[in-house]
Amino acid sequence: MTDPNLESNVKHQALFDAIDALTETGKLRRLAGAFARFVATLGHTPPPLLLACVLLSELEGRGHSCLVLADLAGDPSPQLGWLDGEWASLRAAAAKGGGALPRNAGGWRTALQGCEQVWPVGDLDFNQPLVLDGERLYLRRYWRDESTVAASVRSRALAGTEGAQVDTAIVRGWLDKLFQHPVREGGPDWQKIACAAALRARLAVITGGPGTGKTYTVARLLALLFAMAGDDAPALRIALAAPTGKAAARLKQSIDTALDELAGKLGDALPLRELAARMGGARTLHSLLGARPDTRSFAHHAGNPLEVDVLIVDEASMVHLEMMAALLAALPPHARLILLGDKDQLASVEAGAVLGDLCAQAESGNYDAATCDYVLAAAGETIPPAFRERDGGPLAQRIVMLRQSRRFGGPIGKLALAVNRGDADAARDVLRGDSDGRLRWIEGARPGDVLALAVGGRSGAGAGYRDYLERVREGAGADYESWVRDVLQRFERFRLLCAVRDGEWGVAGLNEAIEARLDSAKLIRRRGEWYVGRPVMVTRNDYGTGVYNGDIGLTLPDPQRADSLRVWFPDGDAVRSVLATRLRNVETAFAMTVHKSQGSEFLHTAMVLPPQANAVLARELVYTGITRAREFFTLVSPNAGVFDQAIAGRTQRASGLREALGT
Ligand SMILES: Nc1ncnc2c1ncn2[C@@H]1O[C@H](COP(=O)(O)OP(=O)(O)OP(=O)(O)O)[C@@H](O)[C@H]1O
Repeated sequence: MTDPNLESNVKHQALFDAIDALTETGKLRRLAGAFARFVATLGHTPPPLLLACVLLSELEGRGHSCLVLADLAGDPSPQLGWLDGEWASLRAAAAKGGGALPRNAGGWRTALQGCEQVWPVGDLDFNQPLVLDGERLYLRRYWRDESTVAASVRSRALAGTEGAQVDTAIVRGWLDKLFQHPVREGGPDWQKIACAAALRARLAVITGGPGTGKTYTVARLLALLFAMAGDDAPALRIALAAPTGKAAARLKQSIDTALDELAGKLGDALPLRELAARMGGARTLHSLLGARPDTRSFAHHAGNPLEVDVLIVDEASMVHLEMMAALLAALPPHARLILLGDKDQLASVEAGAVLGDLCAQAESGNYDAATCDYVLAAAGETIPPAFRERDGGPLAQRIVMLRQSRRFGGPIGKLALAVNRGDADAARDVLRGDSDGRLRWIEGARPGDVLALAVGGRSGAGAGYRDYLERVREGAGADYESWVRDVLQRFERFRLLCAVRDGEWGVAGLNEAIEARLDSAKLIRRRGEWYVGRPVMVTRNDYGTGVYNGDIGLTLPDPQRADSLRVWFPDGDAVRSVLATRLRNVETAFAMTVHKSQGSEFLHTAMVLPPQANAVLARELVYTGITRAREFFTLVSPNAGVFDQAIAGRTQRASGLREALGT
């Protein structure tokens, strides 16, 4: 008898060879081929299924939560950055093993739904690893997560929608007290509307660009919730969280400042300081949910829910699908979830684009008549006709976009807006036309330009890394900790962001080149991996040392032992340190990716584009890079055309959430 596995291996040889060839050239990740081989061990595997598995796995590695079958029928090359017939070579190899491939999405569905490794939703479920839902193919895990998020968002958006449950006259009284600043550019006060809308359901999404007042608004929403809770206010359990430690610390700091200012204004009307003091700190989502080392599961889940009544999550654009599913599952049904974030920023590194999917219609509002009436009664605000829609759907009623930036009015704000609109002409005009030095574009840059910028900064925008390194060289003096704080603060003033990881213009090449330049300028003395002044970014959560993916620290001499080095991390207003040699998963962080910079802002941000356009280089990435700059932004591009190409492209992540939520 012939071994069926052997037989199918022979049949698949051409396809596996083509997969291996693309893996060797870096066009496919290794896991894509390994996954296809694994699926082939589970039963009869026609070549179309193998091809679909390779593409599904590759797309998952690039942040997509599913594979849209139309992409199999068409050409997925643009989203993969493939230019040289890679897709055609895979198709040809698959066809060799089993005849013609389906021509359209329907044909692909028919081909896949008969496979024993695939569960077509609605059929008998045998826990197959792949799930076919309509015209989308999923890894089961992502399908489950997406279903959890969709079901939970729908029920939260619907829960407590009755305007009658809220005494609008009382709400109006409080909102008038809480929002006394006039609106700047006409139009309704969206901040006030956001607070009113958030009272009505178990879910509220407040989105907006940098400085549009998300934190300002949520501080007022907290005050409103306390006020509406009356005597029960002290018992209200409020939790603050964010995807990274840095973002959590920033959230806590901004909320504390906003609440403190508000408490002064409200006086005896509400004991806001006392109530706020009960809130506790902000935590990372990992820590809030009770992450366990080396597992994907959390201590909190549907069977052991979080003990909260209100959960505020900042930087929600960074929350990936799996984390959002875990969070929603662990949140008790009665609790309110308030998501804050900028829908236009890059999505999470991991698969999913949950905030983007939730906010797909946020620009147009789509408020129904009931919402408009409620907002008028509770906030005294009239929603303009352009934002009304008779059948806006329940989720649209829970989402408010803040539209005026208080911090980003200048050239950086103008540039960010032009990029967001995809208007390359306007963006170029802003970049070239800025006369007060906030913006600078180094066009046709050579590597030496980046190094000069990294070491010395640019005139009017502060010294680059030289500044903190000179402070390091001065030494600690009597007060070691305040020296560490000062060094860390100086380091935070400038950052070099890269669009890509590899190559001369990527993170790896630039870190190496900057180190060499700083060494020759005698600002650092490289001695092996660890040296005084080395900035590092943590690349994996490490529960033993208490450092988490994305944390950034600086290597400084150990005050206790002259021959050893410690890495110092900011920790709210304080600092903490870990022995350098105990940190296993770190990389040098003079240059970092735009992705990893999310949730941070620097006085001067310089963004380096590569010489050629590629699949990751898209509008969201450029926008995210620009909005990391507080005061000064420098764009470095060896090839000016790449900027235009980047703005023209959008990263649309495949997911079924929009359809499931009707957004
Ligand atoms: N309605 C308002 N009236 C007066 N000042 C405001 C108003 N809204 C926001 N601000 C101020 O504008 C600044 C930016 O607001 P805030 O930090 O809340 O924005 P954000 O959207 O949370 O920003 P980020 O994206 O950086 O998190 C703050 O100094 C805040 O006090």
